[in-house]
Amino acid sequence: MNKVNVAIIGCGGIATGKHLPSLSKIEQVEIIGFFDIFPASAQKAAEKFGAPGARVYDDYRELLADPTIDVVHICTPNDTHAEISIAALEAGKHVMCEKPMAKTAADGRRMVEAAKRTGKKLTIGYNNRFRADSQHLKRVIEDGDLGDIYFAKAHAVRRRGVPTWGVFLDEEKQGGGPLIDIGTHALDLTLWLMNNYEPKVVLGTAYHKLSRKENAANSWGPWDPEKFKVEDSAFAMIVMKNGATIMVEASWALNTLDTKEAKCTLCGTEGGADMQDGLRINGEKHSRLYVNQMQFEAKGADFYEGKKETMQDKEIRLWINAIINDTEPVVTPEQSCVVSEILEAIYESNRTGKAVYFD
Ligand SMILES: OC[C@H]1O[C@](O)(CO)[C@@H](O)[C@@H]1O
Repeated sequence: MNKVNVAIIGCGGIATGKHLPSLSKIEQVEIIGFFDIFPASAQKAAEKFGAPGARVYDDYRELLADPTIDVVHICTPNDTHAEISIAALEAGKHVMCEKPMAKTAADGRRMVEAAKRTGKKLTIGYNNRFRADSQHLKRVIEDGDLGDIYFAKAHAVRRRGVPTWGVFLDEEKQGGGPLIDIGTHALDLTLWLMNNYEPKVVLGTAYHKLSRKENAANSWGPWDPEKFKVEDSAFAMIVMKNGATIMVEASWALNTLDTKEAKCTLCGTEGGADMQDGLRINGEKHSRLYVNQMQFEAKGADFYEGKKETMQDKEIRLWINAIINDTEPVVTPEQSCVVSEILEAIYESNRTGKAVYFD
């Protein structure tokens, strides 16, 4: 396959801000199909990004029935990810679905099963793995420089960054707040860097504290406390089967200055790493403690920065390559499903007040 026909289901911000611009840069890709529950959004996206003759569909099932479409990108609210992804796989399409994989772990498992059964590729939009610092750190870890990683933190902390547009505050559609929205990125990054997908026990808490505030200061405008149905912050401790501990911190609103998003801290037997002020790798060599601090943005530097590929462009390019070359995508459905299993366990632990044990 050297020409790939792509269609988009859900033409909101993540489609027009990430998927469509990145797909447009790939020579082998033609964007030929568009669907949104708001037809005007699909029409607008088709006019801007569509190949000549691109179609706007009235129904996503009609789009899936089009045999000329090879790949479908799904950018809809969380509660529709499983239904649309499974239908697309069953229609013979390769699927990239936005994060999180699904609203529930059971839906995630059904998506994994559908990908296996149909033999089609399924990936999830965990774009932070494709950031320059993440990619570098992954190689450092694969070289063994951190040794055995036994303590980690997954950071997704905003001080006042509540997404007040779209359906982010809707529990029914999204399945949760900052934990499932941005905690999911930080946790995916942490598990991938640790290459550890076997949780043993999860203890979690979630809060509805600042969400109650009227006229709150917020980067995206004040929220309506009546409509803020999801948690404003959530925290967890995960113990993995090999004994490693992971702490998760996720907030859209929290009274802290220590904000970090889609980042992690890793501590291993040979060295450690954190994504603070660039990437900092620390360790001990020749009986001395060292810190190696790297910047991946040469901002303001007085030299040519080189041709820069954004993490989103890299993510989408490698995904299309995996289809063309018939190789496994970087983000696998099995890995993404473990993220969803853990997120669900954190919410469940918060509800019951008990730790959740995995088999
Ligand atoms: O919080 C709203 C949204 O903002 C992002 O971080 C993108 O910048 C997404 O991952 C998230 O869904």
